[in-house]
Amino acid sequence: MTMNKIVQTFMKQNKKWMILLIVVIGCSVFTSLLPPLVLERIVNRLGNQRSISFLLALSYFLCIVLADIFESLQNACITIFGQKMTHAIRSALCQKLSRLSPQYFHAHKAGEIESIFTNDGDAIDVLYSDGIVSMIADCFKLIAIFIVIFTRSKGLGLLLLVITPFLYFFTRWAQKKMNKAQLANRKAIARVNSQVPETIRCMRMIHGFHAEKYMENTYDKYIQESYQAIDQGNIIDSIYSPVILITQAIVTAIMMIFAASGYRSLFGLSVGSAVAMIAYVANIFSPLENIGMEIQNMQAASAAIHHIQTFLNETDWHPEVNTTIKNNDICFDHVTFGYDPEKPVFQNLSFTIHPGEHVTFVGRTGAGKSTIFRLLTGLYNPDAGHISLAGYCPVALKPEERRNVFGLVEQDFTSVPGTVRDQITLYASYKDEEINKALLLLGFEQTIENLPHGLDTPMDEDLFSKGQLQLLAIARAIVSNPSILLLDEITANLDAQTEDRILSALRASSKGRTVLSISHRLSQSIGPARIIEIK
Ligand SMILES: Nc1ncnc2c1ncn2[C@@H]1O[C@H](COP(=O)(O)OP(=O)(O)OP(=O)(O)O)[C@@H](O)[C@H]1O
Repeated sequence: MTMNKIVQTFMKQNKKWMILLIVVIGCSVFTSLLPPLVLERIVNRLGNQRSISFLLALSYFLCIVLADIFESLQNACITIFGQKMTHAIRSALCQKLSRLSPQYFHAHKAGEIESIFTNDGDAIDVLYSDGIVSMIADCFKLIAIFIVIFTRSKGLGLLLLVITPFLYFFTRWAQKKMNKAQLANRKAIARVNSQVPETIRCMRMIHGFHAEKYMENTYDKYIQESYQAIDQGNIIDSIYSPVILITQAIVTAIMMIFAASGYRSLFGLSVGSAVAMIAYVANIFSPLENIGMEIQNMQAASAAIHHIQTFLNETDWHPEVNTTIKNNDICFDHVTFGYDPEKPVFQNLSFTIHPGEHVTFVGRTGAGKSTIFRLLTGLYNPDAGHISLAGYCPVALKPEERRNVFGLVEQDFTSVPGTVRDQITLYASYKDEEINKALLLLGFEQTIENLPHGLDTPMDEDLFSKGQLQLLAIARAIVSNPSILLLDEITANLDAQTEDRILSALRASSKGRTVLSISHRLSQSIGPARIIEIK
């Protein structure tokens, strides 16, 4: 899938929207030309000592209202179009994300991937809402104004043709300077923003080591940088507007002087036309300024397009379903695997675990114990050999099957947004009886009942001790009543007393299940277990 393909598919699926957008832009360009033309008629009539009808005055008013309505409609349509397009691109990115291999997530930092969805996604939104489409609309507006000016006064048209490029480059110069200042300001603000939570987090240490002055100076520096950047922006702003207004006045003056000095073939205008031309000249500056911004947005989006395209070009993960073992054993059959295939973590590893067995993997750090769990849970495919998890090929396990087959408890508890119940169910619809059964088995039901709203208490890690968080993790693993429990050094971060409590809770919840645990210390074992040493 390429960006072009996504855009083409979007356009095909949103034909009506595209037509509406074109019609609204056309109407907006057309109606923006009307008020000066009606004004021209009114002034000409007044100049010729003729009265103006109420209808003519009303039509001037209506033209202004109509032009504003269509301009608002155009902006709304462009914004919605941009958001719809961004939605289509973000959806394609999400679909791609779900097709990527686990290796991709190891090779790329979380922030890097996140930035494709957030920053690059936003740049695409700006590209379509404040870039391409708006630029087309502004170009049409500019061309239409030029055509009307040329029909009324060739001289003024030529004059504007000569000065427009200068105005454009001046506008671009001012915009670049403004942007540079804004960027510097944003950077300084971002530094302050990231410093605030850090300061709060380290407040005790700052006071403890009397580092207040240092922190104050750091804030001072960033705020000063922000202030200087804003100042630079203000200077450019204060130059830009007067230059544009003066240019407008000079153009009007030149037009008047030439018209009055007898260059009638080029500048000859009725009074009404002169008034209309002044209005049109004023209208040229706004689309010109917009086009500069829009070009800038498009340039900024080109890097985002490149990032998104690179992401979309990543190879999809099609894990090979390669198990031939159909019994309920957990089986590693001559498995070779390495995160980098050139550097295998283990080679030809074989073992069989029968249903109901308790096995502890031991071995030196880095031997590959956690890697075995990653292979068993289907996060990776072996480079060679076969893996069977109670008759299933782990990588082929369907999402809805996973929790029924195995429950995984890791060293640290990872909370999810929501209530305490959500920590256990992970948003799946387990009944209260199932949740309570798991809690009862762990002797954890009283703690949960004592919470302000029981299971429906909003989750806050401060509600629980480290050991209690691990009990929550075990409840999460066993609520689906899986036949296999995978325990990855679950008591590694706990003191001896808490460890005992967790181990006894585990003993209760392991009955009737196959339990595979990873342990550095045999004392962490939940009971008599077969030891498999990974070398
Ligand atoms: N995502 C990864 N990408 C690349 N290499 C990795 C990755 N995860 C682990 N490794 C490497 O694979 C080897 C095995 O790691 P693993 O975590 O399985 O060992 P372990 O036996 O569980 O170690 P420990 O007892 O310290 O937790 C190590 O050399 C480790 O550096």
